[in-house]
Amino acid sequence: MIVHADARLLAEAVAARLIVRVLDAQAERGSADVVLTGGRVAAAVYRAVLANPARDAVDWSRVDLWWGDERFLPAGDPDRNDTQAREALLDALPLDPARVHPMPPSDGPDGADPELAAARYAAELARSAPGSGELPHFDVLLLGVGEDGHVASVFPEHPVAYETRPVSAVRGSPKPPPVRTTLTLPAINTADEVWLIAAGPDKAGAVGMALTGAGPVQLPAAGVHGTSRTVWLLDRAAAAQVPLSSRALR
Ligand SMILES: O=C(O)[C@H](O)[C@@H](O)[C@H](O)[C@H](O)COP(=O)(O)O
Repeated sequence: MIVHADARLLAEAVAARLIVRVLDAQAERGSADVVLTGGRVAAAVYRAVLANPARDAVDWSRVDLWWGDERFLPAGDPDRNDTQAREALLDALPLDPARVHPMPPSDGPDGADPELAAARYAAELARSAPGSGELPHFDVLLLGVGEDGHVASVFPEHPVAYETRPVSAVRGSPKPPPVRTTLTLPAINTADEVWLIAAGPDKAGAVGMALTGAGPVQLPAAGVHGTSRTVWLLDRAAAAQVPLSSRALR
């Protein structure tokens, strides 16, 4: 767990770390697969990547971008996670459009059926999977953390927290909008590195519980981990309820 003094420094440091992670993945594998998230902290990270001159060291045409979850709204809706990422960063990068993989919108080929949209995204993921696998090799998967301990659109005590397919529709989300699509906990947990990013005092309770033994259905943030690394990236306010003993171990 890494604690920064405030939310601005957190965003800057995560942006720098993300640029280096993409460079390392490209050096190892020739390309990089990054899973993006939504929310305010993520948007601040995306803006900080844009402002960081080291971003030009990355060959952005060899980066695949995926999303951990999406608000099931029409394409271009300002509340969609992909719209926010495009505005904050992606529109300014020389990406290969074929490697940008947003979750389907509610006015897409399947219309307003989130189950079909989830199945379509699962098929797109499988097309990029090695061998007969279901998912690409995710080098790094970013997650914001909700005040209630949700990650992506996996909400506490919601049926989606038990889902075993890689992608799920979500109905009745406690956070608006009510209909979403999301990677599930088992899919998230295939990533090489999972980074949980949280800022502000409203997150302190969820972060403290996640790091001190909460269960994954009660608190989905407690149920995610990377196959190589799980990194909690926090500002001081979000880390305030993590006991010192747990900090040293993470
Ligand atoms: O679709 C969403 O609503 C987001 O993906 C959500 O999961 C977000 O990441 C967290 O709620 C943290 O958001 P903040 O950083 O804005 O608190």
